[in-house]
Amino acid sequence: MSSYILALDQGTTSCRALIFDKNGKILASAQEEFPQYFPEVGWVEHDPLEIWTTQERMARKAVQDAGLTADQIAAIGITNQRETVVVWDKSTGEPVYPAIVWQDRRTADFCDQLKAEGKAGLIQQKTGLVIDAYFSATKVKWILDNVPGAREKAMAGDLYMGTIDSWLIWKMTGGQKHITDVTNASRTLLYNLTDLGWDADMLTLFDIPSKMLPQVCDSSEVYGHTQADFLGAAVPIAGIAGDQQAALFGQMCTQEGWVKNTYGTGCFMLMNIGDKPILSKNNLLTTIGWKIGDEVSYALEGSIFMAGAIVQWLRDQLEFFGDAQEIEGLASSVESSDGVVLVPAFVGLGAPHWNQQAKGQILGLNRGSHKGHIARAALEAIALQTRDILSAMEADSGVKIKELRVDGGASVNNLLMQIQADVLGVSVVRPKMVETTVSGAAFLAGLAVGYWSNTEEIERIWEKDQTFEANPDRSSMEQLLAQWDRAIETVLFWSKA
Ligand SMILES: Nc1ncnc2c1ncn2[C@@H]1O[C@H](COP(=O)(O)OP(=O)(O)O)[C@@H](O)[C@H]1O
Ligand SMILES: O=P(O)(O)OC[C@H](O)CO
Repeated sequence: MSSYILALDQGTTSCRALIFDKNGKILASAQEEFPQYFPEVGWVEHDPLEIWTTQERMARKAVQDAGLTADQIAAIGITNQRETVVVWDKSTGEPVYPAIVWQDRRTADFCDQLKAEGKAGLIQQKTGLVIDAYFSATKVKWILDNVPGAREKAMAGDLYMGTIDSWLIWKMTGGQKHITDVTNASRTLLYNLTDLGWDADMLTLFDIPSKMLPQVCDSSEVYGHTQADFLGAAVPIAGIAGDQQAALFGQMCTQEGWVKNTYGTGCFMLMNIGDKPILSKNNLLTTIGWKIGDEVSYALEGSIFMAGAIVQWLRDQLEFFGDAQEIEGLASSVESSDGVVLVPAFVGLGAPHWNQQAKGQILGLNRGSHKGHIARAALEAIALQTRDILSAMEADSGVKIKELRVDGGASVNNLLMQIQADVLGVSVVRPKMVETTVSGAAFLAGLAVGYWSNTEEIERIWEKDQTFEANPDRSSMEQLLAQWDRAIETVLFWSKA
């Protein structure tokens, strides 16, 4: 009887489940969006129980659609939106507050206070991260400080905290396992990047009781089994990675200096930097790519908060088109953006600027500017933000890259990929399988149970779809790059008001 891998991808906007065979081919896939809650300006919340029931339904649907039974699933891999955090009562299983999502800015003032107190150096040295509301620690602190009785319960050891992987595994195992993996732990601001353990100084700084923390595991090992009622029989859970690290693995960027960029809601570029962390001098993050056995691979990361989300904004708020894919035709209707620059700082600016107060701007409009120019400027903004990250990454690592591997929902846009190659002056390579996040989770799980024997076997599965070569004439790019740099300066200046 053939066996398969089930991979779960709990993303920011949807829950997905995919079944993979040994050749990395997808047998079935199920996906459903779940509600987003915006209770106040800058706040973003999810209902952890809605996430759980949606994810459970998708897992069952994928197995059913593939015509499989639970005993044909060799292992389950999990990948998840990162930083988003849940605090729950370990006796009742009830979350004490909604999940606070990575995009949520409610703790921005507290972060500014930490910066003013000069804590940035210590935090970077310990965790590889910058001080920003993006990461989990300040969100957990906020829950403990604001939910009546929560801090007392946490001190008494009655509450658990966890990123979404922890929450799902706790549910899937019927409350037996409270775990996470190194990649998710490395996004909390609480995990020591070199000691590979929860950091006592960070726990004190953020006032978080250690009793709440999950046990940190490798990215590929058998952690435990699902309860039988999840799929009909107990199935090993054997892979966990935050979604961007899973994509780095799914893209098989297993060699030092290899880089991938995922174009989803945001854009996340990661470079494999080998077995030692490099602390960025250019405001990038250092994070754990994965840990398999005793081997740890570190990564430099640049996080862009608005990428595909700009396309959604043009679709939903400005009603430029009805479907995201129509942006390609609209942006191709003009030769250039004709001086129009869109800086999508709708939720502040992420790497390398990390400005929490920045607001979006459209600059350089003239009497002839129309939707086509703005649509093209939107695609250019995705590519130009990526260029700022790559420049910082090359400076930090000393590696000059020749090739960028791409994936994610917006990477299907050929015009965007061509603009990206032109802006960076490097080849942009899109694999046949752009579902690299979820395949990364499948690979990690499959390796743990011997479904695939080693990464070389998986590398043979990775297949190129298309390469976008950069226009060798850089002159037309120079103007665009200079305009962008001036636009960023303007946005940063405006944020001081
Ligand atoms: N053809 C396209 N061109 C540009 N952007 C697109 C296109 N298709 C989808 N998108 C954008 O890609 C994003 C969805 O990609 P996905 O990888 O599913 O994101 P996430 O995992 O962050 O939810 C959306 O923000 C959408 O606007
Ligand atoms: O769910 P995505 O694909 O938007 O990814 C979110 C990131 O993990 C945030 O760090």
